[in-house]
Formats: sequence, structure tokens, C-alpha cells
Amino acid sequence: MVTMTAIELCELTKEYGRGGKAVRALDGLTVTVRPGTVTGFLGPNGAGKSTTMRIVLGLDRPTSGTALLDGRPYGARPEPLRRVGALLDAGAAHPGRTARDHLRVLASSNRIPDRRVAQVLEETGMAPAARRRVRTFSLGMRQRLGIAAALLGDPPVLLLDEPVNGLDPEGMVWLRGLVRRLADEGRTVLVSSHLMGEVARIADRVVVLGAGRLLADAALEDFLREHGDPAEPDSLEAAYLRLTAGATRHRTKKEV
Ligand SMILES: Nc1ncnc2c1ncn2[C@@H]1O[C@H](COP(=O)(O)OP(=O)(O)OP(=O)(O)O)[C@@H](O)[C@H]1O
Repeated sequence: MVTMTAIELCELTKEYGRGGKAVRALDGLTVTVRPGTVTGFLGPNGAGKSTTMRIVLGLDRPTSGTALLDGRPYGARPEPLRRVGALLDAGAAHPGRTARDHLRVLASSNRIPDRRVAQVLEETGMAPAARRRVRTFSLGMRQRLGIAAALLGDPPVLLLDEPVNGLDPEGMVWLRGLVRRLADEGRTVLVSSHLMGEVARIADRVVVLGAGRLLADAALEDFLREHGDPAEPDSLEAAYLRLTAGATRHRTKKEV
């Protein structure tokens, strides 16, 4: 059993640039992402999902506010891959390395035993491609390698940014099973996606951002009940569009 580790975001604000050109990517975001749960992380393009994940990982610094794991910032911890596994950018592996070497380098710098490399290659269906160079991989294979890297340290927290991208139908079914199992083991699984059908299948809860602010944080069924379209009560897409369209109107009204 893994240690239960929530992600706690408190009044998180991030501005890129300065003065008149500043972009407020996050605007006072406060939310807790729970362990033992698959949380769908939703929001229109530019809503702040990737920025949030980057801040949790310590890849970006918030302008103000805090992002804590187990009460401490992620960067303050040794051996980061054992704390959080992340799929942020499927192009992140060095193109000249083989899949196996890419994972071996990550494992050794995080004091992860080498046998985990073979395990995650097997688990992600990448074992047959282990000795091939990353530059020869399809998008789906890169995604699988990124997921393998996220799983390497057996972490209690997983951040998966658009993990379904490029996966074939078999891969999508596999990913559903994987995120379910990870959450059932007590892990915190945050999955961003624009594919509402997929999110409806895998998520227990949804956190929805709009223009850097929290629009909703609810169990999937409560979200559907509260925001759903009566004509399509089971459609997450319809509920999501109603909520985010409302937010856009609200913003427009305020700006006028
Ligand atoms: N390095 C950066 N410099 C300047 N602005 C940035 C930077 N990174 C993100 N932004 C801006 O911050 C806002 C939030 O972007 P972010 O990538 O977090 O959104 P997102 O919800 O992940 O979007 P998508 O669904 O398109 O991936 C956008 O307005 C974006 O242009």
C-alpha cells in the first residue's frame, strides 16, 4: 500500500511577463486533489492546467500561493520520481537514447532499482521496443514511454497531462485500467484531458478551471447533477460546456 498523499493548492497565482503584458495564468486557485481517486482536470485551452502541474512539480514558481504534497513543497524532497510521477511532455526523452537507457538514467539518478526499468517497460507494452531509439517512436509509443517514466518510482502521486494523446484503441483501454488500479492502490491521480468521453469513463471527481480560477471541484455524479443538460443528463461534455460557457459570459460581462 502506498502512502496517501494529497495535492494541496492554496491561493495559487501565476503571472507570466510583467506590467501591461502580464498574463495571469492562475488566479487564486485553491483546491485539494485527493488520494485514492482519479481526478479529471478540465478546462478550456489556456485555463491553467499545465501551469498548475508544472508548479506542483517545481518546474515553475508561483507568483504567490503554495502547492504542497504531504504539507511540503515537492522541490523540498529528495528523489523526486519516488514522490510524483508525471507525464507532461511526451517529447521529453532524448531522441538518441533507447527507451531502456532513458529509463535507466532516470532510475539511477533517483536511486530506483534497475529492475523497475524492465517492470515498467513490460507494464506499458514497451518491452519489445526497449532497445529502439526514441527518435524512431510514434506519438503513442512516446506517450507509453512517458507513462513508463511516470510509474518508475512507484510514486503516490501521478500527474498525467493528456495521457490519451496518440494512444490507439487498445492503448486507451489499457490506460483506463491503469489509472483505475493506481487510484485503487491509494494513489492520487490527476489526469488532464479535453476528451470528455474518456474523462467520464475514468474519473471519480472533476476539477474544472476557467481562466486560472476554480469553476468546479466535485464528484463526477454531483457535477453531472448540478451542471448537466436535462436533455442529456449523462453527458459530461454537455455539463462541461454549460459550465465553461457560463464562465466566459461572466468574464465578458465584467470586462464590459
Ligand atoms: N512560459 C509561458 N510564458 C508566457 N505565458 C505562458 C507560459 N506558459 C503558459 N502561459 C500562458 O498561461 C496560460 C495558461 O496556460 P496553460 O498551458 O497552463 O493552459 P492549459 O489549461 O494547460 O491549456 P491547454 O488545454 O491548451 O493545454 C495561457 O494564457 C498561456 O498562454
